[in-house]
Amino acid sequence: MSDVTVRSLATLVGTPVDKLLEQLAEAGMSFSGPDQVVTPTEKIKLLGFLRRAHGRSEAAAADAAPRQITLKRRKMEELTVPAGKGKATVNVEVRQKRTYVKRAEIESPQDDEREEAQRKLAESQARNEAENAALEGADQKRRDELARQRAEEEAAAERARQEVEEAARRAAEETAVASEERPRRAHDADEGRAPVVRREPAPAPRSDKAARPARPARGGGRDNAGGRTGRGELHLSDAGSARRGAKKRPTRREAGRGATGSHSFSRPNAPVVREVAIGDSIVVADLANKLALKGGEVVKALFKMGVMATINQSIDHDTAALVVEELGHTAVRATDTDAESTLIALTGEIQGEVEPRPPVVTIMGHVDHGKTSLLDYLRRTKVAKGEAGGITQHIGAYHVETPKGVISFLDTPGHAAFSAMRARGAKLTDVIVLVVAADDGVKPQTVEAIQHARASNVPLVVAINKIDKSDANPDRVRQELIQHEVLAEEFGGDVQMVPISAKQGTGIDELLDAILLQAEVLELTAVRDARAAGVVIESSLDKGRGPMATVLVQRGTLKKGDYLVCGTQYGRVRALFDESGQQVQEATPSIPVVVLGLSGVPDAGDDFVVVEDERLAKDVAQQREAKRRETRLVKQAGNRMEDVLAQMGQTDGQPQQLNLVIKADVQGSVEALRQSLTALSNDLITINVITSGVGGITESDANSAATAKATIIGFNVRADASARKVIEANGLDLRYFSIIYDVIDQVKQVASGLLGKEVREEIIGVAEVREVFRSSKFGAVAGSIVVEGVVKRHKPIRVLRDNTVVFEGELESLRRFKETVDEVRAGTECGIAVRQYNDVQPGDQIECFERIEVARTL
Ligand SMILES: Nc1nc2c(ncn2[C@@H]2O[C@H](COP(=O)(O)OP(=O)(O)OP(=O)(O)O)[C@@H](O)[C@H]2O)c(=O)[nH]1
Repeated sequence: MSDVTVRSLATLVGTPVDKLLEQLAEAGMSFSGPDQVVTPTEKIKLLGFLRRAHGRSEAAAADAAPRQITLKRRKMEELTVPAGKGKATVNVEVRQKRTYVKRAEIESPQDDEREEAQRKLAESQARNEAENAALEGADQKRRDELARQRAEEEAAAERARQEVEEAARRAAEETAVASEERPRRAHDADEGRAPVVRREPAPAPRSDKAARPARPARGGGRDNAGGRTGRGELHLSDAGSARRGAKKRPTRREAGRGATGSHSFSRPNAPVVREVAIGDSIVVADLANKLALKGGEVVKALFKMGVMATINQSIDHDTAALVVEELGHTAVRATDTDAESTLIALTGEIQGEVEPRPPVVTIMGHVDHGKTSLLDYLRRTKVAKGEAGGITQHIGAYHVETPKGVISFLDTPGHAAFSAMRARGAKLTDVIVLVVAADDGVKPQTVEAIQHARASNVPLVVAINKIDKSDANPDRVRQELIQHEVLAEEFGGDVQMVPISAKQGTGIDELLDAILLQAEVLELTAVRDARAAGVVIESSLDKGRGPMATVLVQRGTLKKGDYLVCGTQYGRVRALFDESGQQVQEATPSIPVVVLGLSGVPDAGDDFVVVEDERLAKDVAQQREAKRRETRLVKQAGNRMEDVLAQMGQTDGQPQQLNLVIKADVQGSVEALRQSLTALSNDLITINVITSGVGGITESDANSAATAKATIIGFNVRADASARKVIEANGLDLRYFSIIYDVIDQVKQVASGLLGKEVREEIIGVAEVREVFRSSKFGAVAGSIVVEGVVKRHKPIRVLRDNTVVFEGELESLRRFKETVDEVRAGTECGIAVRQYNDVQPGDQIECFERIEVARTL
């Protein structure tokens, strides 16, 4: 494209050059002469000037500019083109082509200008929109505020009116919904406005949309509500209809929220009220678990109620129920353990054909009147001999077979065993054989036996023993018995009296006949073909066989392979042995049998019952064990010396009582302890010695302690087995000492409220000395069997003889089959050598203990 000069431009537009130069000058462009080149921009500028001069807009001129330039620049040219065989010359009008590259170059400054202008325009628009939105938001807020105030006024008026109209409850609900929605609507409106402000260049429609959620609060809301009135009315009560028009009804969405979502939105969650099942007692940690609380919180709550308990302590039902209520939950009494009730349901009703069963007999009588001799005679002569390798030990019961029938004897002569059985409600015995020595007559224990028989409604058969003796006088016995209302048949009574000699065997068959006759009168029967149930007579831990229990089957048939629950133990019958040590496959009613296969050693007097599956057996046993443990813990609580102190100050200024039972090895110690301990009484605590004496701790000592909730102090003496049972059953606090100063110090510290560390002795095992060997290295070595716990090497020990400490020292050597071992567990034999002590004797007990430091707690 050729350059356009002022002259050529003047020619093109038909304007004299001078005029054009003038016009260019007027348009702000000075040209030195007519031959100066005019750029397209300058031409556009000139055109704009000329247009303005003619009253036309610059924009229109700008729009037209490219067209004008293109269209007006044309020229006629001649072109030679092929035509047939020759060539032809044609005239063509050539429009001068605008080079768009060039045009872009021209336009680029103009584009920049336009973009700048557009940017400013957009900014201005955005500012306007933001301002509008802000204004709209402010307006909206104002409108919402007004709407809220109006709604409040309306609601207040509504409430007042509805109170008058006695539609209080429904009105209150609606008002609550309305008042809950208001803050939410305001919140919605705020949220709607906020994004507009933040998104500055947001387009206008969006700001409208954002503002929309607030609309229902204005007149539009009423329109909406009006549109939905038909649907809404279906759910309106009369009271609701009466209010129509007076108040904006919530939109469907709002109503939905009001009905369901309002709680989670405007109110805190309602506290969860848990229903907690509590049995007779519960451990604090378990209770916390049930309440979904931390143990510490429950301990704290208990503390506030004045109950001091640690997390592992058991609290009784009433205390637990109180703390549960205190914590805002509900306590219910736990129905008896599930597994136990399942067991009762399963075993409660034994159906089947009843058949006669042998009688179970207990032999009673005064000391030395011949009970053991009678049992021995029967065993020797009437019980089949055991095979080698069978169980040869005493099993507590046996049965004898006579031509006229079978009789089972409980081989536990003595009143204690009988009363223990009776105390457990176990009616084991069908007949009591009362042995009275013909040379000695009726004695106190004879009378006691009569009373037992009467109390438990068990018939008597009297065996008048020792008739072989020259001074025997059976008639005197009969006479004396009349005084106790035991009338012989010979005298018209109903009691059979058989003269016997246990030593010579005289009259034994007659005695057995008499027992069977008595049994016939009793018409003893039991179901035979059923799952077995019965009672444990005796139990022990055999080192080879594990726990062994002699049980008496009372109904059903106990078979090898049966699953059974036995007190707190369970298991599967691995083997059954009869009293002669022979394996048997089953045991029928009234037959005693030794059971192997239990998980542990049950207590004498425990019931056993056969169940179908092991799972149930295990569950029941475990639940019973847990219950027993809890009961023991509850009993223990409050019995310890420290607990007595903890209760101090809770008895309205009355001094607290600390009761003690003191037993010591010698009278001197008893007196010393009694005097020094009672002297420790002060204003806060009175120390009473309930019982004291020389010798081991007996059952009667333990019973006294249980009655008085006393702490038992054993000074160089120990509790015997029956005392330990009472102590354990009652959770009594039993403490052994060997230094008088320690006793006084401990009681003094407790009494004066001193806390701190306390060194306690814990007996970890007891071994019984069977034989004593001599060793060149160790001197006397006690061949012993560990009967309880575990005996450990290098631990302190005490040697006890008749439950009295005879030596205290250290266990020097502990061996099993010539091998030195570190410890020996219960039921295992071992050799024990005690450092610097060679006087050990068979029958002694070696008690192994540990000294542990425990923190005193209140
Ligand atoms: N002559 C004679 N002596 C007998 C007879 N029965 C028992 N004895 C003796 O009486 C003493 C006591 O007999 P036990 O069988 O131990 O009496 P117990 O009633 O079992 O005595 P405790 O177990 O202490 O209650 C023993 O010395 C027996 O030998 C008998 O029929 N005739």
